[in-house]
Amino acid sequence: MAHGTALIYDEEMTKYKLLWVDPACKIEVPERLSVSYEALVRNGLADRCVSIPVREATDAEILLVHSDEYLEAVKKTPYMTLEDLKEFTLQFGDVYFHPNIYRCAKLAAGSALQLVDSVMMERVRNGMALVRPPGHHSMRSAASGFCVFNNVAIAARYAKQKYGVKRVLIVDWDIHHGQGVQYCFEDDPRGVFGKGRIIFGCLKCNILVFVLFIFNSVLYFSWHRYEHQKFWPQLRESDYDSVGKEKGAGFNINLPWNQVGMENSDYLSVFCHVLLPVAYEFCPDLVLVCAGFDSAIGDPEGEMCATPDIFAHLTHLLMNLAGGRLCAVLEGGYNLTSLPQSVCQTVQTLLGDPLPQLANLSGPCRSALESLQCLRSAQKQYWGSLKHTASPTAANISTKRIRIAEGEVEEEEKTELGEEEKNSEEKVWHEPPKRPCPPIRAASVLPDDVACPDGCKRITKDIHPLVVSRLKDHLVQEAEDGDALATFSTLVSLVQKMEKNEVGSGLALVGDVIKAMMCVVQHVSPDLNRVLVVCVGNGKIPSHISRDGKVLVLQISSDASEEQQSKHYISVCLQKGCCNTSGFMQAVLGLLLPVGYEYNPDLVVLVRMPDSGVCDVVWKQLTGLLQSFAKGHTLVLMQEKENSCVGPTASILLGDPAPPLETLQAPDREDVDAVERLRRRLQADWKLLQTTSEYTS
Ligand SMILES: CC(O)(O)NCCCCNCCCN
Ligand SMILES: [Zn+2]
Repeated sequence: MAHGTALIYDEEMTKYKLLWVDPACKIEVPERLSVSYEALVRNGLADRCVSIPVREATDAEILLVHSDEYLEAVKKTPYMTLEDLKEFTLQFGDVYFHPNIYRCAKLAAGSALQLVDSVMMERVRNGMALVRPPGHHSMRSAASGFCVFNNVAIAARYAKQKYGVKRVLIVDWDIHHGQGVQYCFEDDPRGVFGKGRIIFGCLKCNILVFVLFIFNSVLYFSWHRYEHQKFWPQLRESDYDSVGKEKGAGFNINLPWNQVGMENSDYLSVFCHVLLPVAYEFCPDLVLVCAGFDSAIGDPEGEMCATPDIFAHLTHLLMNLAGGRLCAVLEGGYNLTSLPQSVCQTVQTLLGDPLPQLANLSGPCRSALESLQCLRSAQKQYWGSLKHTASPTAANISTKRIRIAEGEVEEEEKTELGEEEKNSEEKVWHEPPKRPCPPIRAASVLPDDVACPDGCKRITKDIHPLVVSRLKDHLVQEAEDGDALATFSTLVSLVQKMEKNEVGSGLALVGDVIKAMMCVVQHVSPDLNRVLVVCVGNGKIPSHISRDGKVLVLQISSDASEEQQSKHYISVCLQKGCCNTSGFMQAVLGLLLPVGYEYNPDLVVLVRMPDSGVCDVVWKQLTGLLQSFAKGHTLVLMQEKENSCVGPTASILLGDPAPPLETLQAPDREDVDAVERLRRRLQADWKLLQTTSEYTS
């Protein structure tokens, strides 16, 4: 298991700048890079990383993406006069050249390759490259949007060629559409068989099982400010209906933001309802991130309202893919306050620090829902997890681009205001909270004869008279059982240690997981506002514990709970319970994550019911994903005889990435229907469950 986070930066890449007047390019300044690196140093993050040196990309590596004539032309720029440079620049859009930009562009691309090498050779687990010039707009024979060479596209090709990586996921959270990446891979031959789509018609059960044999492919996901094609680069092919061509269909995913002001809720709902389900189904071997931070609040380009701490969560949600192999490469980001804050949030998560809680999330706004629904329906034929998406009726989808194209709506002027006209009200936001690592990362409460996993700290059982007396009131029959009492009171004191951040998370083997959970829930201190209880497997959970909203119970099992569902008592009944991986993951990504984010608990109790049937990798994925909540304060309760689960659970609580699931097959129809029905019913209470706009008031 690889450990460590690479950081690649060299001040040489600050040594070029705009040499003439050009309002479109003046925001791309050297300070973007220096303030980001200085913030990492100031916050003590740089020296926690493995410093990897930069190198220049070779011609051969650059030619993986770019044409020979383009490379030869760029090679001439170091020797050009100012006038020649201006002349040369005119053939491209929104980009500038400088005598030193060719060298910096080679270093930027080379940095991305150094990052891929470090991760693929397992010198580190993941990493970030702070580079200039950015890359995702540059095309085979053209510079564009401050970009000269397409750093991430070159890195993807390089990874496939040098390491035989079959499936690369590129996530582009920059606020601009990386059209250069889309062009590069949309007609990418998908390996020998292309994306072989073998359809087994199972006449007996009359269900077509789409089994995607996915070979050698690059899946590109990008969200971007679009405003119905009014925002730069104003391309028709940036819209949600560009899904990739022929064999590449389904491998290009565009989420257009048709309004500014998008918030954390909008970003998370796109991750939960589109990107993550597809990414798990795709099952990449490597994740590359076009890490642009102009999608953060305060940025003059994006004009969005998502706060820097959102990048801690976006990074974490991707870290459970590809066995944690994640390479983040800087793209845009022009606000010199939110950029460094966002970079620090990203690197801190790569280092495995606890995540910040995201406060007052609500649902996605109407415009985001429209984009979400259009995208899901455009992609549903390619992805099993989206197969049962409701198709947008004309009524509730006002894709204004179409109406403009059809002349229904008069052409509006370009939305992009000049720098001076930009709404002058300065955005303000809180500095992201500190994310201190607790002295004990993971603690365990185990029977004496069960070894405590490495890295875990065993909490010896002790009986707190105060706790015991209160326990006795509730658990009469245990009163006589000294051992149970000792266990329960030790669990309560463990949770108290979590509240004080002395302990990160805990795991326990107990005689009766439900009783243990009840005891913990009833004895958390009053200043723990909300407890999320996730129960995996069959078994009766007393519903009265969730009455006052202080506790939210979400159970995934195979027995339909006759219990009245309520806002705080959600039981997901899956055909095969926890055995069917894709059904289970569908419930986790499409239900548990959105509800958990909106509920925003201070403690998570994960209960593995006896004979849950959940398999190890899924259990580890779930445990990893639950670290998103409550600053990572998760208490895992398992039945005494399940000793074999202690090690795997502990490794996740200690920050190891969950191993990748296999490429997921489409979930069973019943399971998708069950999750969809439940989602529809609960979205009135939990707005983050919405995926269609007809429900918004
Ligand atoms: C890497 C990147 O995606 O951030 N490049 C953004 C290029 C923006 C071009 N238009 C600028 C107009 C100025 N108002
Ligand atoms: Zn950008």
